[in-house]
Amino acid sequence: MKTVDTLILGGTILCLDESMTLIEDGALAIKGDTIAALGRANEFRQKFTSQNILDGTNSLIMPGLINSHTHAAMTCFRGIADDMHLMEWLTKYIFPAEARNVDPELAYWGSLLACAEMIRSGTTMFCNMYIFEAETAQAARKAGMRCLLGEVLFDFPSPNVKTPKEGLAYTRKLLDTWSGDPLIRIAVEPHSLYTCSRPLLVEAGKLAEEYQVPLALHLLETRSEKEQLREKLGQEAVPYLDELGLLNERLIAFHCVCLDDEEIRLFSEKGCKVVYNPESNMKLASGFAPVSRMIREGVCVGLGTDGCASNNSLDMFQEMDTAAKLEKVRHLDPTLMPAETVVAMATRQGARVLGMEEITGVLKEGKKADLILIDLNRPHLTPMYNPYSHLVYAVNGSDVKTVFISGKMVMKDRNLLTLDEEEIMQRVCRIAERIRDSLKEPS
Ligand SMILES: CSC[C@H]1O[C@@H](n2cnc3c(O)ncnc32)[C@H](O)[C@@H]1O
Ligand SMILES: [Zn+2]
Repeated sequence: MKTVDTLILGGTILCLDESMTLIEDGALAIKGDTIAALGRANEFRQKFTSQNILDGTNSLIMPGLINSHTHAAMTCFRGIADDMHLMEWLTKYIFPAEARNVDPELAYWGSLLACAEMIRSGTTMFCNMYIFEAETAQAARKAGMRCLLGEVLFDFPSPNVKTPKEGLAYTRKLLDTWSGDPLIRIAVEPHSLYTCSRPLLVEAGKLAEEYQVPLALHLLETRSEKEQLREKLGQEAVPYLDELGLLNERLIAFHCVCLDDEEIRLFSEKGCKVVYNPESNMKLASGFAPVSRMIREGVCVGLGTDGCASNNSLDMFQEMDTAAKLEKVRHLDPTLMPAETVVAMATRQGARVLGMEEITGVLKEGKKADLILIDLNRPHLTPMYNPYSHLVYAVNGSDVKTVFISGKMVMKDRNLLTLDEEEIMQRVCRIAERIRDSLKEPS
């Protein structure tokens, strides 16, 4: 008998590997932070023993979900400004509210609140862009979440840094501080082509190259952004990125609603990654990203919620449901974005987008033990014919029972083990009081 740290016995295991392996009455053994073995429960009962045996019967066991684009601390701004166009939303409401209120305290507690919401709904890794990212890194570490994050870079001052040079120096410090961390990785994150000048983008590209890390930015989120950029740059956005040397396998582009066929071809050829954010694109009426075309052309596409002020939820199950349905209705073709493809976007493909495919995104021997158990003993999940159908069209975040990240249990039977939710909610409510007061001040 081999002793392992955790042994899960029973349940349906979805590996989400390339062959979409499915194990009925499955078993999974965890040693340290790693998946030691996967197999059948009746065999594992004879082979393995553990102090920590979990009953997986009547559960779906799958890789933790990967939210490939969010702004975690924006939980503090949920519902502050809804029902308007992107540029009006950003420039009249969000940027001013951020300028008055974002500080290390908001970044830390808002990020912790996001971590609580994400773990509760089965997310084990997220890709973040915001202000005071050293605080988000500490929050993710406290929660025990896996994360790729970067300080947002703008031409103009943010509440954290006064100049692009300071932003780049802050990013370099993050890169040095978190180098080799088992959970937290750092990316270089210029906000967008409409808020970052050519020299800032070039320097950002050099930094990403020097540290061999991803470079992430918002790209072509709306048609008006595309037109505005054409005017400002005197050329289309994607050839401009190419000219700057940024079109490569390290590029992660959020949204990409307005990529045309030639740009999709270039993205595919150069190995650039895309994150699809259907709920945010719907709420801000940004448009329909050409998601099935991108996938067909071989672009690696992950899925993200975007921040809490443009969605307004971090539940990736809700996002998967929307991702599947929006493309169908847009093209009047129900065969587009089948459930298996959407679940892969939220797991294996998300890991590829974030450069984490060696580590996470699938259940396989040797990968880190980032996994979730979903409780099937629920009226809306009974009976189950097809687990992928359930995951996309029937499961919601609150059906997630237990969560492991890097071998550590962070939620058991819906109890968070790393976070004090009551304290986090109280702290964020106190921050919201000052945000409310700031809205009354004249601009
Ligand atoms: C300072 S970090 C990120 C920056 O981006 C703003 N933001 C949030 N959602 C979006 C979006 O959909 N498109 C562009 N910018 C967005 C956020 O408020 C922060 O200022
Ligand atoms: Zn965003």
